[in-house]
Amino acid sequence: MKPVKVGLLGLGTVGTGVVRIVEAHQEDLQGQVGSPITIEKVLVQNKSKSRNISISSDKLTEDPWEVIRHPEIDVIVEVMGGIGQTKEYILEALSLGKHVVTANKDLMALHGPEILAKAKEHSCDVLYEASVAGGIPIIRTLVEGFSSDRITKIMGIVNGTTNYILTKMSQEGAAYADVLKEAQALGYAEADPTSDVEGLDAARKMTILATLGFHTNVNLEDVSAEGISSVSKDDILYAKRLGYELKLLGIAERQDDLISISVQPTMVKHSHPIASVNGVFNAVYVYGEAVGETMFYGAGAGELPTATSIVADLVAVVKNLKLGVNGKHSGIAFKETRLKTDEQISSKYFLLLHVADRAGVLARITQVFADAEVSLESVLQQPNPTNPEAEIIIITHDASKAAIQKVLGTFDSLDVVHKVKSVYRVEG
Ligand SMILES: NC(=O)C1=CN([C@@H]2O[C@H](COP(=O)(O)OP(=O)(O)OC[C@H]3O[C@@H](n4cnc5c(N)ncnc54)[C@H](OP(=O)(O)O)[C@@H]3O)[C@@H](O)[C@H]2O)C=CC1
Ligand SMILES: N[C@@H](CC=O)C(=O)O
Repeated sequence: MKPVKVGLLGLGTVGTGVVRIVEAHQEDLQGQVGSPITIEKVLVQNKSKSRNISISSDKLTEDPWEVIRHPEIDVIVEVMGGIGQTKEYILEALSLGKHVVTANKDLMALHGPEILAKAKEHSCDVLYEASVAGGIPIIRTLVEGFSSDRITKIMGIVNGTTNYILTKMSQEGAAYADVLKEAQALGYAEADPTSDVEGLDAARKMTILATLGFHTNVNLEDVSAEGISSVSKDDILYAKRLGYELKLLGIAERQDDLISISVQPTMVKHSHPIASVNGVFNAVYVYGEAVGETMFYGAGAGELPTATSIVADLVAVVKNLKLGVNGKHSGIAFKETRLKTDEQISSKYFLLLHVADRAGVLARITQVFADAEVSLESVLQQPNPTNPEAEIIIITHDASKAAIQKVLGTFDSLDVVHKVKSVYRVEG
């Protein structure tokens, strides 16, 4: 049995997990695919760095071409991250007929169509299960499990770092900056964690999920993204008091052939299963017209969960090799994206306002909503504990994004509204 030889680009958090799983599960892997799987060469930035895995130093190289152009390597596993140079390596590997497995959502969200086209041209597989939601097999689920259905909503906690931060802030009152450092130390965060906390990582993942779920060619620019860096402990406490959890949600919706995709901190009703997804865990809720509600849950980041998805992709590549069916990508989009306008995007909203504490203020504020044709579900007024003013908390019924923007525009020039403290989308 000729071994299937793998070239690994990167031996950080995920790369280390891949080596561990390939070694620890070798017998089971071999049993499934009929050949041993061996890691032949590993690209790192710095060969002399101390590592928490023992690997023969002959296998390590700082020269990418020694891995990519290695004549005996069949599959390249890319877990180094980055976009420009990494894309060059992957395209070169494909043009040499090597299959590619990657965890790189940045690359797949930005250059997925080009990479998949190159793969098809050379009858190669490019599999990227680990790029979304770590250990949850959500890509395979969308592409294969739901191929018979028409998906109309994909909603998920798809970033482990931010869910870890929000959970610690909510459950332990921890400070944002401290928890971010913890998430970095645990290997959850990106090399530059700005992409986690500003919602870009989640936006990239939603680009991939919406492309696969709706079969449309979604671009990263089609996703409106807002992160958690301005979420305060107060916001989290208010959410809790009103029966909600504050979560960074990616939401992709389709109505007829119009879609909307966004990432934003969202108030999720406690009764919704996604509200109880905590720590580094991710969950993806998928609604299909035939199947109804489904939800997939698991670790969204970290060494072994992410490596599980990578090695599962490796197994898929080797099975395809045996069957001679590599390069048959069923996840390629075949429809153009038609985005909803702000008038067509609709949800409930939470608003926290600091207002003047005097007679008639509430009436003036509710009139602003009435003028924008936004109907209100609940209104709560109370003294502001820190200022001689009042706080008004409003939850709307479903309203268009455009109508809420109109309300906020009017508040800018309304003397009784001192500050719009927070505005969040509400789900559940
Ligand atoms: N961490 C996670 O939980 C998850 C990560 N991902 C994705 O997986 C990929 C890897 O993430 P992660 O393992 O956390 O990253 P790390 O930063 O832990 O590891 C990166 C590895 O790649 C090597 N490397 C980086 N740049 C270069 C370069 N230019 N040339 C040679 N080697 C290079 C580094 O070498 P050296 O060791 O010498 O520094 C290191 O071994 C990223 O795309 C990330 O987005 C996806 C899902 C979850
Ligand atoms: N930084 C990412 C890692 C996995 O994709 C996250 O926190 O989810």
